[in-house]
Amino acid sequence: MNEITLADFHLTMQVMDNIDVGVVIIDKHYNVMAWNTFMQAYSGISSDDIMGRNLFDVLDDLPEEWLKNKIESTFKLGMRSFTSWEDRPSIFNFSNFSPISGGSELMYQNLILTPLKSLHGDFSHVCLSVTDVSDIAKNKTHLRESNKQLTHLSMTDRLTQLYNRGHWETCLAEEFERCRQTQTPSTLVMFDIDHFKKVNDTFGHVAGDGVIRIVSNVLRRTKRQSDIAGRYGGEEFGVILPYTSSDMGQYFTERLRQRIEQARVNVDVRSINVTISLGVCEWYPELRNYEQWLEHADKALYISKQSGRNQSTVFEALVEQEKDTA
Ligand SMILES: Nc1nc2c(ncn2[C@@H]2O[C@H](COP(=O)(O)OP(=O)(O)OP(=O)(O)O)[C@@H](O)[C@H]2O)c(=O)[nH]1
Repeated sequence: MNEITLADFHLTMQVMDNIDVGVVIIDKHYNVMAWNTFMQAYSGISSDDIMGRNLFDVLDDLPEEWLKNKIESTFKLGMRSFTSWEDRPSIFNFSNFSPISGGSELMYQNLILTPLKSLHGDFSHVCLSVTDVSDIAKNKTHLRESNKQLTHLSMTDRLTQLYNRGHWETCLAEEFERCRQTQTPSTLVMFDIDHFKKVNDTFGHVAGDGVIRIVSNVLRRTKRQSDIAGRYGGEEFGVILPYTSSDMGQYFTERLRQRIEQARVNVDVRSINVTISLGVCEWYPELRNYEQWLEHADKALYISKQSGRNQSTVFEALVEQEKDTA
């Protein structure tokens, strides 16, 4: 019987030392009772130097409070528990050699805590199994990063880095719903560069693109962080001013109009300056949908163009005007 037990133990030890998982067994006082080859290789600590000693005394860079809590609850509940690299990238401060980067990098780890029973049937030890999941973690992180970039690209206009029309319209639809539900107005501003065709015809499309970029930069600098700006079409832009009345919105439109009028785009030795015409429409409860909101702002923009350009028109004022002339 003794011989069989010894043979079993011999086999078990061989398995433990050859699996690609770190195995640590500790007792209730955190004293190390097993420390396999994986742990020795990555920690640089031999089993002779750690066996029988308190785990936290030997490895002082462990997340002590957190890990002790985990171990305690494993003893208390008598159940296995698992922690993922996504909650805590690594527990043991190990590096692993990366064949891709050619250097050593942080080892991402999953950890399983298993309660172990003594011959008397009580939970006397806990086994920590450490799995190296660096490859999975790196792939997943890379995939997440790529998805983030793709999402950004799908929402962004390439020339101006403002929102593109599709995403900006989605924001407008959401803002419309928010106004409807809370009955608090926001203001929509549509604006368009004046005589832009002439800029293209005179200076060429590259210079025209430069003008669009400068206008976008001025817009970015002039709007508030919470305002939502997008490139609606070629040289037409839309800005949503949340929680803003059209009266307040006019401080923004006037500042924007003046700044764009003063901005210069240098093409060779010549400098181009452009103006913009704006249409403003504050949300009001009778609006049927966001498309109508857009239509009204566009209508106001059209009046600005008709009235000589380089100016703003507020849709409310337009309604009053129409009433007066009726
Ligand atoms: N360079 C450049 N030009 C563009 C772009 N998108 C649209 N355009 C040009 O913008 C011009 C718009 O011309 P129109 O719609 O006639 O308007 P406008 O000349 O600005 O005249 P008003 O709006 O009435 O003041 C056209 O010549 C388009 O080719 C772009 O991305 N880059």
